[in-house]
Amino acid sequence: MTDHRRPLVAGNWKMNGLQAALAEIDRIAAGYGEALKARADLLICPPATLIAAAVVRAGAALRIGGQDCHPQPSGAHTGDLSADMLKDAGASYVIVGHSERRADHGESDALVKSKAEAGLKAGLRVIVCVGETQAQRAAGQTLDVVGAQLSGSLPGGATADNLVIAYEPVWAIGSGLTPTVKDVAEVHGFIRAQLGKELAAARILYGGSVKPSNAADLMGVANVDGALVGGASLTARDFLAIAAVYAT
Ligand SMILES: O=C(CO)COP(=O)(O)O
Repeated sequence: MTDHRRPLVAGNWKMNGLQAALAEIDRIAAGYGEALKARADLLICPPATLIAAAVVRAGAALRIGGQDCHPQPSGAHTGDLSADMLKDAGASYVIVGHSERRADHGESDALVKSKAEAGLKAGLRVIVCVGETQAQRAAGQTLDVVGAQLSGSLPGGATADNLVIAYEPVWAIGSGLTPTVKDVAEVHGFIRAQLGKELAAARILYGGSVKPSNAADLMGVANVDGALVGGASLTARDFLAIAAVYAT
């Protein structure tokens, strides 16, 4: 039986990375040693312009993914990319519903759900992001917000194998701030319960200012099955230092 909760350490490069950044893919692939391969999956989601080249450079073990996809497989949507195109370029995952897309592009839960369904249909694993803002946390609405995002954006057709949830508190992204381990445990436990029996073994990642210095504490929390890393995934050194939490 597949171990669906094999940890996943994923890097989201966001809008960072020119051709020269492919050297970091080489370094991550080279540093993804046997001990780590035995215990965890590694994924990098570079900008779309680098996906095809990154797939070639990544080799067999390191996975490459997209950061977004359009709900439709093709058509008159200038500037957009479909899940089929990501798959065609060699991607095996796609992130949907990142808070930066929800904020920058006004993405609703319904749109995120349709993107996630497109990803699954294309044969990609999908990482659905959820998380509260600082104001929502201060108002005691964290579980309500995360619960509503989950019920609104979970795709039909998901299994514990092809669905990954990323809990990313908006206020923790790029800020150097992180929730307490107690708060992470509360939200991850809540998400696990919300997923229900069929999806109970899906991986739930924590994201938001994950660094080599805090990775062991955050990854050690119950129901945390890995990380979605932004800034610290841009260098192989930091990304591998985070992933190394699982190598021992
Ligand atoms: O948004 C994130 C990953 O998707 C987290 O970003 P940082 O790790 O830079 O806080």
